[in-house]
Amino acid sequence: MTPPEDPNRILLFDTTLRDGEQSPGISLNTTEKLEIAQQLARLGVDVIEAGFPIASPGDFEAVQAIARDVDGPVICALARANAADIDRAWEAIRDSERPRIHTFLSTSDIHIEHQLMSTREDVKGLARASVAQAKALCDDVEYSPMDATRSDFAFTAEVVQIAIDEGATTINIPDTVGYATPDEYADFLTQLYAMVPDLRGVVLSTHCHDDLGLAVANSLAGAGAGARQIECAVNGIGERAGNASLEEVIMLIRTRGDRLGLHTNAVTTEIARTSRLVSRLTGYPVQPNKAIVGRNAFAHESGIHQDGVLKERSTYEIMDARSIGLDANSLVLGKHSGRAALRQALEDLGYTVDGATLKQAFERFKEVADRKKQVTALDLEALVTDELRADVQGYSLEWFDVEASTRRPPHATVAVRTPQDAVVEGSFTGDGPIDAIFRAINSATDIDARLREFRVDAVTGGQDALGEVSVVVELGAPEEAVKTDTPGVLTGRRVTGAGQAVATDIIEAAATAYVRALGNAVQKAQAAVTDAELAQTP
Ligand SMILES: CC(=O)SCCNC(=O)CCNC(=O)[C@H](O)C(C)(C)COP(=O)(O)OP(=O)(O)OC[C@H]1O[C@@H](n2cnc3c(N)ncnc32)[C@H](O)[C@@H]1OP(=O)(O)O
Ligand SMILES: CC(C)C(=O)C(=O)O
Ligand SMILES: [Mg+2]
Repeated sequence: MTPPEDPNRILLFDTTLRDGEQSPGISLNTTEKLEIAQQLARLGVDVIEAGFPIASPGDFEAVQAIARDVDGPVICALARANAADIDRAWEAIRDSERPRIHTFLSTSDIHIEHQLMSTREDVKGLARASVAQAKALCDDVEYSPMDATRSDFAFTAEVVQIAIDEGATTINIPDTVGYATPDEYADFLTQLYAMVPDLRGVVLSTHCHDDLGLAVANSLAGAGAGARQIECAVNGIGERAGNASLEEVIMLIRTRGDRLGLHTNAVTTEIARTSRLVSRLTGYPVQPNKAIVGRNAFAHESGIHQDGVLKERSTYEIMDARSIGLDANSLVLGKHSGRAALRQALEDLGYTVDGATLKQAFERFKEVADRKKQVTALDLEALVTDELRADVQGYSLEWFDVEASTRRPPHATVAVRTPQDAVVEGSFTGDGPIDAIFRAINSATDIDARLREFRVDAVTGGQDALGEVSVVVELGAPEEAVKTDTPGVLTGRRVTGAGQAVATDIIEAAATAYVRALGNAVQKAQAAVTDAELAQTP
């Protein structure tokens, strides 16, 4: 990609599906990644970093599906600076109309000595070879000197020059460990421009982590120094404390366009929906006071503020909630609504459903409408994303019985359908109804999963709100290999799986979420076994 013709345009590079997915406990399957990628395209991001194809067969498949199906943005795949990674990345994205290979290698001495156990000379050689290899495959190549902000400046400049000489079209300067301060980061970029004049012919990019809470501030400082691509992730998810938050970057540039003189091509009214979709599919909640997309971001609690807003909104509001897509849809459906209204409502939300999918969604909707007075747009969105998950899981909950009492220990019996289409049953007497049901699922499936995280949220307000449950389970033990009769569940290495579910009954949502988490963990364990077997093949 050449620098945008408009010198004030900031390119948005979204890494939710790559760096974002590196957050502990997040594991998205191909269908979920595709759904997020389609939504990112609707939001108008310029580049989607779809994944790290060498990391696993699942990651490869998801990147390939996105490259084939998502039109509009550049589709980018990550690769370490080695031939196998770059070939695999290219294989995954080659069918995209606008593919990009992103290759990286650390320039800091800390990384070179202690992680790569290499030398600066080797790093230069690998940078040269990897960009040359990527360029021979793909015209659009991004290069990142990882841990740049803790690197020797002159050495980083040398590496950047090499990458440009070999044909890199974007140079990204990662603040990998979130260590830089805004003035320091801006200085780094300014000096780089001075030392590597060829940088003016490519796009300079920021990739800032939030370890000290400065990711967005550093990205903005980078843009001030001339960077025209900002790497970020929805809801700020990512490695450790996360990446610069996409929605904050977009709304900062829009709201303070007067001062910054910059703009993006984002369709801001898609922000709220994108944030909810990512939160729901990753199981990562958005903190209530999170800028832009937290549920309190546009809420006024105190009397003086309410008084001001009632008189004139601008007294206490710098952004209009509608500009990020809140309250855009005041749709209310009830138990008397029909299929046509449901289809229209779903289309308004950006989901095209017909045939069997509409039938299924309609049945689910009627079940919920029978229990809830009104089904709002948020409820519908939660139900549709839930259906999406249901399609792709290997295990599913058939039924459960649970007895809860203050006089007897709670007892649960469950039936679970396995990927082999058998229905297996199990019972357990636990410490509480949820504990009993989770352990009954373990007993039914003969999988010794341990609960790592459990969270219940209400989708909307009110007594009859839909409950949304997120669960993370762990399989395997570090000290001993675990083997069960379930094909592939053999691992000496711990794997986690996340699952979410939505229902009016939170025990049902919890049981469904647990079964889904278990299914995801088993899939990951199977992939780990396959990888290990492949590695052992001579
Ligand atoms: C800052 C970032 O976000 S970088 C991206 C981080 N993302 C991820 O790591 C997620 C996906 N990763 C994975 O699935 C695995 O780490 C894999 C499949 C990529 C590699 O797995 P393994 O082969 O088992 O290696 P492992 O993860 O243990 O170690 C990483 C290896 O890559 C090397 N390495 C690290 N960065 C680079 C690089 N940019 N270029 C080349 N080699 C690199 C390390 O030195 C180490 O090599 P060694 O095994 O010879 O010591
Ligand atoms: C791969 C690189 C760009 C990265 O994620 C980082 O350095 O944080
Ligand atoms: Mg990163």
